[in-house]
Amino acid sequence: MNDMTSKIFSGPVTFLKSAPKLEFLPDPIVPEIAFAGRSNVGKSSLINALVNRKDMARASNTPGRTQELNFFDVGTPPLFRIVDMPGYGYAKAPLKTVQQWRYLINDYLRGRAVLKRVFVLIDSRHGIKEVDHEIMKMLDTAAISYRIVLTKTDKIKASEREAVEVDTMAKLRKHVAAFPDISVTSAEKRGGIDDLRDAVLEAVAS
Ligand SMILES: Nc1nc2c(ncn2[C@@H]2O[C@H](COP(=O)(O)OP(=O)(O)OP(=O)(O)O)[C@@H](O)[C@H]2O)c(=O)[nH]1
Ligand SMILES: [Mg+2]
Repeated sequence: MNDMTSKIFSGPVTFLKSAPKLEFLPDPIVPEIAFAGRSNVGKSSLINALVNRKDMARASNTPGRTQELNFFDVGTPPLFRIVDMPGYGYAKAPLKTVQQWRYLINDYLRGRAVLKRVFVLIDSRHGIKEVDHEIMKMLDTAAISYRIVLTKTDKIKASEREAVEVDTMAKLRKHVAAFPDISVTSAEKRGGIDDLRDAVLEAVAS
């Protein structure tokens, strides 16, 4: 990580707004980087680690914590925005709610001209599941660039981590819009956060 990167991420980061529906999206005036993934995968926690704030994005043990699109401005005036998304594929929420989240997520992802890249988070204990595969296919079809990020690597052994890295790399080669590299992270232990910051800035500049 260079000086520029640390300067940007240790500078001002402010919550802009929550959008429960598409009509509440902020004006598309700066690049956006979205964090997507299954419910409870660690999206909000990783955003907090990224910007080095404890409770910037609301994280919780209860799956389905993030229910809206939350926008965070990085820099004043903002250089770019980070978007914390509701989780997809949370089976315990009412079906209607899950469908509403899915529409919101898909409509945002497909229709946002300023969206530079989606960071698709995958729990390193589980690897890519069917529901992840579905969203990856959707992103491929819509030609939206995305990067796979393994989360919670503090919860597995180094050997398991290597195995899931190899497996994930093999799977993403079949996806046209997937960035040909993955990020390996632990929000808890701050593992891979510096590299993730570089990856975010690389996406912003792309
Ligand atoms: N051990 C460990 N736990 C983590 C890590 N990241 C997140 N968690 C925990 O996983 C749970 C879910 O984290 P969140 O950040 O709320 O997950 P989310 O993807 O935003 O969840 P939703 O908003 O419900 O979709 C919380 O209890 C976190 O403390 C990590 O790197 N390591
Ligand atoms: Mg969340």
